[in-house]
Amino acid sequence: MILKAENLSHRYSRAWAIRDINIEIAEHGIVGLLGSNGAGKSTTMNIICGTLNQTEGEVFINGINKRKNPEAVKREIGFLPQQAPLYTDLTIDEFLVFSAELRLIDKKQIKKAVEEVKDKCGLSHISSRLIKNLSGGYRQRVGIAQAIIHKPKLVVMDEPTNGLDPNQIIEARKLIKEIAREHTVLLSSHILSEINLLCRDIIMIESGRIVFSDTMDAFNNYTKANAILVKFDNPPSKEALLQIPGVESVEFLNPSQVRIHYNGDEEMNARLINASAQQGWKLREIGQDKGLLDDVFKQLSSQSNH
Ligand SMILES: Nc1ncnc2c1ncn2[C@@H]1O[C@H](COP(=O)(O)OP(=O)(O)OP(=O)(O)O)[C@@H](O)[C@H]1O
Repeated sequence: MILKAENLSHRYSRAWAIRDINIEIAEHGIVGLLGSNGAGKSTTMNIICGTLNQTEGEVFINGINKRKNPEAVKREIGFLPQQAPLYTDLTIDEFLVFSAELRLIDKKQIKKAVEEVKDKCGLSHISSRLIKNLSGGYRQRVGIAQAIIHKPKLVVMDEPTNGLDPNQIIEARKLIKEIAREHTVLLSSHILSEINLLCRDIIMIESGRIVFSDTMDAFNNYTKANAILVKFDNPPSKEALLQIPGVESVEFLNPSQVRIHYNGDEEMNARLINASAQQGWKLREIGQDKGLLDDVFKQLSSQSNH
């Protein structure tokens, strides 16, 4: 177990920001921490990485208790906070040497570690540039480089693609996937599709509590909207649709568009297409109704208030 967080709670002055957070992460792959703004993602990550001390609970990294042995734990962790901690008046080379020294990498190994990490993060060709002259995407790469320079087991990234433009996001995702081949990655986002694209497991946090924690596949099954949106040029009656096996209810959104709730049967689309062809309903559009995902979110989020 690379990370184990037990009953973590944190209070800033009076209000509890997180409550009873339990997380277990086995080695390798990318785990996503999903939650809306203020849900408690940064607080959780700052505690895991040792930049904030929890009010209650324990964190173990690779079996080592953070409270009892913070230095040993920090050796196993790389952290990219929401605001990358960059000295912008330094060049990339200078900054990475400085980061390596902070991480107590052996003096003789520093040059090699810097070259390796620059190569991994696609920074070698611009290494003598001042950080302040870099684009957002390259700054983020430098942020990632400082997080992995000491080859930690766990790399924690707080909203790593936030604020990047679409091309930079694609590049950053590629780099994160590469990094996950050698390190376990925990990253946060408030965007579900981001987590869906990158992560093997998902932990959803709302109002400081975990409301869902499982594989991405399990999450997608859970949130699968068992409804289909269909458009007909020659729409059938409600009764005719209800006769199709598996259809549970039928909602006409307008005279030609229907939302069909069904029992989750995978053959449902095929059955609708066949019925339409046989009975001349002239099916024009058919697709899964994703609008219901919002309802699932509300349902998951409201659990955190109980
Ligand atoms: N230094 C602080 N002092 C007091 N309250 C804080 C502090 N930092 C965060 N909070 C509160 O704790 C709660 C959790 O905040 P946190 O930053 O962990 O959430 P988040 O999920 O990371 O959100 P965001 O994506 O907006 O950063 C929020 O209600 C926030 O207002």
